Amino acid sequence: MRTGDTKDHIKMKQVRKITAGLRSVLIYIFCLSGLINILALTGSIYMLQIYDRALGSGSIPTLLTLSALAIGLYLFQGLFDILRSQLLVRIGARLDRQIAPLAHRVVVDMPRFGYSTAEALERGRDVDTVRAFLGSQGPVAIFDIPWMPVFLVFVYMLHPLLGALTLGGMVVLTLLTVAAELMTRRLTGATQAAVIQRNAIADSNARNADVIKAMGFAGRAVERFTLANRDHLDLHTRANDISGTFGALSRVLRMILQSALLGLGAYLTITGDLSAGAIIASSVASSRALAPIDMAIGNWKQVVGARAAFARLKETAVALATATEPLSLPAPKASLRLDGVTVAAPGSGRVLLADVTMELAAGQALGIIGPSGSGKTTLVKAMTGITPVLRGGVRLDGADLPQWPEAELGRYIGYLPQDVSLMDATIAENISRFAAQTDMTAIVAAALAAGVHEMIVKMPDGYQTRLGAGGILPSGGQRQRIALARALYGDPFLVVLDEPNSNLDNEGEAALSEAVAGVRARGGIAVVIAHRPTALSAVNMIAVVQGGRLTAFGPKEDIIGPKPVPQPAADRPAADMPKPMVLQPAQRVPA
Ligand SMILES: Nc1ncnc2c1ncn2[C@@H]1O[C@H](COP(=O)(O)OP(=O)(O)OP(=O)(O)O)[C@@H](O)[C@H]1O
Repeated sequence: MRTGDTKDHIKMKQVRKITAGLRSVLIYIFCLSGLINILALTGSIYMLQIYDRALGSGSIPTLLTLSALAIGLYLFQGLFDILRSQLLVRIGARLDRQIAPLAHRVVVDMPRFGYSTAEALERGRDVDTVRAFLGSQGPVAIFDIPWMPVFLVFVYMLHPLLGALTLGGMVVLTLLTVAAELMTRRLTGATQAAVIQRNAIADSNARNADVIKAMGFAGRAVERFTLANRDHLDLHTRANDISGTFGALSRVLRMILQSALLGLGAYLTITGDLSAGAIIASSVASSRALAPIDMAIGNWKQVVGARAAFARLKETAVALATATEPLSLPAPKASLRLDGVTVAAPGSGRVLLADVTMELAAGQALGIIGPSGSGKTTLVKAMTGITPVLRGGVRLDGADLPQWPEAELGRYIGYLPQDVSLMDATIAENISRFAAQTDMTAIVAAALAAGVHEMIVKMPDGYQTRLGAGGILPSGGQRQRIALARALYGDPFLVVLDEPNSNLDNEGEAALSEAVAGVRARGGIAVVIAHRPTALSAVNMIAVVQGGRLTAFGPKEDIIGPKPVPQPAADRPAADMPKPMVLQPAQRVPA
């Protein structure tokens, strides 16, 4: 408990670093707002002086002096106003610069924890929301609100009754702001959930464009989107209705108050308690006093949105901050060990993989077999640190994966996922994983190891060929082989391949076997999930996963019998190979 407290404390301190220096700028803006608000009294004082001094004495020079003074003060007010808005825009940009990379990290990480892509992308948009708000009129109103008493005191000094009326108006408008806050707060969460739902459907429709076209259900897909969009629009309309209604109410109240002040001023003038100049002065000052509340109500939806977005971003920053930065460790070269690894589904908490223990030494290659949905991919995702383990640990040379700095660990792991997807970038960038310095020798070595070099050099721009929209769309097999080169780039110690031959031709499969043999020969460890026996030709160890458990683990000959006679093209599933799971008691993994 104490350790947890300390960790949270350290994390909070790290997050505070993001907003460090911001406090002094905000205090500066607050003071600047005070100056702007005091200068905003110019209009009222000018009116007072014109009526009571210039008109009274009929002196043109007094009028001119007063006017010149007023113009000078207005110019200063304008200057400070420009300064304030520029500072706010720059604070927005600074926050964006500091938080956007963190938020994008979360966007990248969230899907691993069971969130949809749309949900993850929404988190990225939070940064835009905060930045856009800081550049709008919302924060100006918020900085002006604390200075409203300046105008109130001014009006009160003109006449206590006028001051009381202005104060009454302020109270009513503040109550309106509170009501707007209470009514929009409930809607904000629901509106965000509806946006995520709608965007998730749009994202899924776009990703399945081919299937939708081929089987002609574009109409139904659009209908599904329209329904989700309708929900979102309904909530949006309700939120806009509330802010629109409160905005109009506050404007009407302000007009009524303005007229009431003029009326009261006229009455007080008739009774001889107020000068004519004071009527205009009080009207101008009270209108300026109420303007920030009016503006805040008008922008309340954005205020609520920006506040919620900032809270989420802070949460994000705390979640990502690491209490202790892992220290650099020597490159692994001896073993991969799994100690009682248990993995649960991120959303439901259902156990997907239970208590897996195994060890592989440098120079070994493991083939993982088992029926569909048995947990093979889950196992390799735990091995590579993609999926966090619920219990147990994955160790490279004895060190648990979280002990490694992430970028460093990434250099020792090569991973080819089941659903290969390449980035919209050049082939060289894809293979080198966007390395800061292009090491063409390493890129070509990885391509050669994956047997894809010849295919790449035949492409229009060779290694500089751009993939993705606007470039080349590689075939399934080409994608798989480029992704294999990416996994082999930099000779990582652990190379994990999830069904690497699902799209490969004979030549590709031969290259794959050679690549696995190459990893073993240079003292690395290879792990291959396979449905087809050809992918297992270069492995020497076999693990059988069934129902989320490791049911067998040992040398290949012991698990799947003697080396199978090479078979012609029609491969049979590895799980169905001769004497597949007839295990000797010694080979069974203890429960
Ligand atoms: N993120 C997740 N959330 C919930 N369930 C999951 C998640 N990932 C995997 N599963 C479930 O865990 C089980 C094992 O999935 P896994 O992908 O590991 O199977 P597999 O053995 O690799 O299957 P295949 O051979 O078909 O690729 C499946 O029932 C799957 O639905």
